[in-house]
Amino acid sequence: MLVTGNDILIPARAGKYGVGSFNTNNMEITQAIIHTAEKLRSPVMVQMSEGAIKYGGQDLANIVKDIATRATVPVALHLDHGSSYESALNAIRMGFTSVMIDASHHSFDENVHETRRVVEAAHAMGISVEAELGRLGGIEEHIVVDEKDAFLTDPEEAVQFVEQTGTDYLAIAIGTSHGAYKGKGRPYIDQARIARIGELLGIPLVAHGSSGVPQEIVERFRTGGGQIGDAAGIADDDLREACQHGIAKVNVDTDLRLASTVGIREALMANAKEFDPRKIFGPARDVMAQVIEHKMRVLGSVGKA
Ligand SMILES: O=C(CO)COP(=O)(O)O
Ligand SMILES: O=C[C@H](O)COP(=O)(O)O
Ligand SMILES: [Zn+2]
Ligand SMILES: [Zn+2]
Repeated sequence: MLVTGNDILIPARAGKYGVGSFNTNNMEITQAIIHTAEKLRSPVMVQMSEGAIKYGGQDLANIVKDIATRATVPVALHLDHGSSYESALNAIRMGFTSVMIDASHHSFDENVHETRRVVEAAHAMGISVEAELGRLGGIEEHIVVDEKDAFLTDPEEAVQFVEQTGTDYLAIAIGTSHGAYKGKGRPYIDQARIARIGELLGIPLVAHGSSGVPQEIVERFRTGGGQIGDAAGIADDDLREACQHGIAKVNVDTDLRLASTVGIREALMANAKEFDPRKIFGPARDVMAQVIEHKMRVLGSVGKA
């Protein structure tokens, strides 16, 4: 069933588990996400960025909504990193049930102002809202406190921000970053900061940049002829711990990009004569489903639907 973000994330926060919010850009990705959620009886969020909307538009949104509506588990369709009021409202008009307004690169006051406008409009239509405070980016463990404070989310500021905006859930900067290169070895996550924010705020918290970049997938990518440097993602144990402290929505895109490319590369390498798209995109869908299943088990959302 198609539900709002709050319908999925409030129980997740209360139950101390995380729900994957996976980016989609086509039918196969959407099927891998929702069908894996059904197989595992897990709630799930499917998110489209502004880039995904530009690429797939209403066609793709309708595919997501249709599969979600027929699904036997709760699914939300979420706008990832909406950059303006207009963008958020456009997504709502397209049928999204959850929207992010990301004004985190503006001043605190400007972020509050922009977020509040979106919250007022979205709530009038029964749609839930994610906002962001802080700057996403990898940090080194030994970095001095002042430097961390410069861009990671300040707990007291987070409280003021939520009071002033009424946002339903909040993306916080805790050391994660987007993409396949999150730092050397095991990227540092500021668990104490998550715990402090989780104590002060009862709403669901959101972790962007949460791909695990599994080394097995990275190796298969290389074996299939792909080129990739020192790729590293968020360790499974770090995500498990973050969910204990209040993270309820866990954003994953990079892992699906890698997994789908691995499936395609392996299918083409295995049979150079192949040109049936189902024999190429089908394996991509299968590898994505495996990565999604692993993530849902790590987050603890299995069996919660
Ligand atoms: O945060 C994300 C989308 O908003 C995706 O993060 P990854 O790049 O770690 O998959
Ligand atoms: O946070 C960004 C997501 O990974 C989406 O990326 P995109 O804007 O290229 O679709
Ligand atoms: Zn942002
Ligand atoms: Zn993000």
